[in-house]
Amino acid sequence: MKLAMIGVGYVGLVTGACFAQTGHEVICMDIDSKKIEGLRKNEIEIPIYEPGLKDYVKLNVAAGRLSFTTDLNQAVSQSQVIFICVGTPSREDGSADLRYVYEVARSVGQTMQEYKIVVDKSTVPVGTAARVRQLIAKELARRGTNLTFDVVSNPEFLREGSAIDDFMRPDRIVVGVESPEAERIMQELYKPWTDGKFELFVMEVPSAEMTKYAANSFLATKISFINEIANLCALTGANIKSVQKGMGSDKRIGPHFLYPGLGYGGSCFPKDVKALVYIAQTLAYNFKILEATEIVNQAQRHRFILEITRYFQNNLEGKKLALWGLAFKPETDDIREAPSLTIIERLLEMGAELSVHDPEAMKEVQFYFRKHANRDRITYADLPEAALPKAEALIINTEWEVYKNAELNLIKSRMKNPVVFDGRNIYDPAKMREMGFTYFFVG
Ligand SMILES: NC(=O)C1=CN([C@@H]2O[C@H](COP(=O)(O)OP(=O)(O)OC[C@H]3O[C@@H](n4cnc5c(N)ncnc54)[C@H](O)[C@@H]3O)[C@@H](O)[C@H]2O)C=CC1
Ligand SMILES: O=C(O)[C@H]1O[C@H](OP(=O)(O)OP(=O)(O)OC[C@H]2O[C@@H](n3ccc(=O)[nH]c3=O)[C@H](O)[C@@H]2O)[C@H](O)[C@@H](O)[C@@H]1O
Repeated sequence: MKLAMIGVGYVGLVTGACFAQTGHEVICMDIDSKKIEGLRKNEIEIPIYEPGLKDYVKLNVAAGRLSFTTDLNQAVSQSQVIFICVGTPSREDGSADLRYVYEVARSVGQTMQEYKIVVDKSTVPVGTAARVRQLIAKELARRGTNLTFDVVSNPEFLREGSAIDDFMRPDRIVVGVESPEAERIMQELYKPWTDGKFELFVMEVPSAEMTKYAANSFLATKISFINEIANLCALTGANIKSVQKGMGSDKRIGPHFLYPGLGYGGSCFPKDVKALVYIAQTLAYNFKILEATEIVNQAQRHRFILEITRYFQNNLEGKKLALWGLAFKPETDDIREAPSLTIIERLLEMGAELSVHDPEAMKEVQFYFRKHANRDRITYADLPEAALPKAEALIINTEWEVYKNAELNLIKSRMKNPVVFDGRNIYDPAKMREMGFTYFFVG
């Protein structure tokens, strides 16, 4: 089938490349001409770090199944199904900013010349598909045409860092439709998946829209819950790793998303939790659990900072600290809402000198702090061990494999003081203490 991805961010690019990989013909459109230029170069420039993505893009561009443009008209006219994949960031009040989605809807209404299926792939509140329908219809009426179209909700559940695998081998595919024709076309689109026994759930449009928020909010709540249990473990003397195992082996609970740490970050959980809380508020419904999820999430990184400052008796002036991990999670260069940023800001404010390392997100952090008054007190180490000399403590924010596998003796020998604040529980506390480390972890 012929498909258009409007918005070539994380979702547009990954889903576009994966649909092309299964034989569909995909055109990806973005208003960011620099991004599109990079993707059209001979030596393709992929705007995000995602394992396996470059190969998929290269292969499918070479096969003529994947192309890139800034021309919306071209993308719409060439495609039967148009995916809206633009961002839906948080506004000040927590609501989802839908202006990019609506802009695309209007443009589609202004350009389409025959029946189209317009799919909301972006994460959007219940009622957005209905609004998209209205906006397209209004543009068609203005043009004096009576073309027909369908609006479908097909939320995306991929995770950054394992996006290709998540998309190609999904736990489920959710599709909200309002006509048998739209259902038929969506079934055909996902045939390569349903033939491979992945399940496609067809439901009402509002239910599909709600499923996405419900899933992300539940996972975020699971993380806040285990963080609270970890904090209680620290107070009671229970061992969080044992508790995690004991809880997670109950099939009804499951072992996933039970890792305590610095709280969730990224471009999705924080914004989607806020958006669902906001939606509830507008309906005069007080979503107490979810409000607490967010409060606990913020508190978690501040607890960690407090532990560091308490250790240094509130005096960080001139203290040299090493920081490992800047991205909001491993296998990505994304630093949106990363706990590391809050931690760095606070430590700088208290006068510390930081030597930081991340396998992928250094450029992003350098850019983020480019105008910060204390940016000169951050140095960027090209290797994890290069951040350690003279450090009075090592702070771990992201659980990259390279840190998990680090030679502990080497860490100890390079640092001024063998003190580790581990925000992701990547080492064994007993072993660390046996080796002479002062070791703080979550739990
Ligand atoms: N990042 C992720 O892992 C996931 C994101 N989502 C959801 O998917 C949506 C997109 O997220 P990301 O890909 O991370 O966004 P992003 O912010 O990385 O990319 C959005 C892209 O849309 C482009 N754009 C904006 N207005 C446009 C317009 N009028 N026409 C064409 N292009 C336009 C921007 O230039 C940008 O390249 C969001 O709603 C997000 O919540 C869903 C699942 C996973
Ligand atoms: O809507 C989205 O955009 C996506 O949001 C999340 O994906 P993502 O944000 O890429 O990353 P996750 O792997 O879910 O991690 C999110 C945050 O939770 C944290 N986390 C995760 C798991 C855990 O046990 N503990 C924990 O603290 C991670 O460190 C990270 O900061 C969801 O997992 C995806 O299903 C969804 O499609």
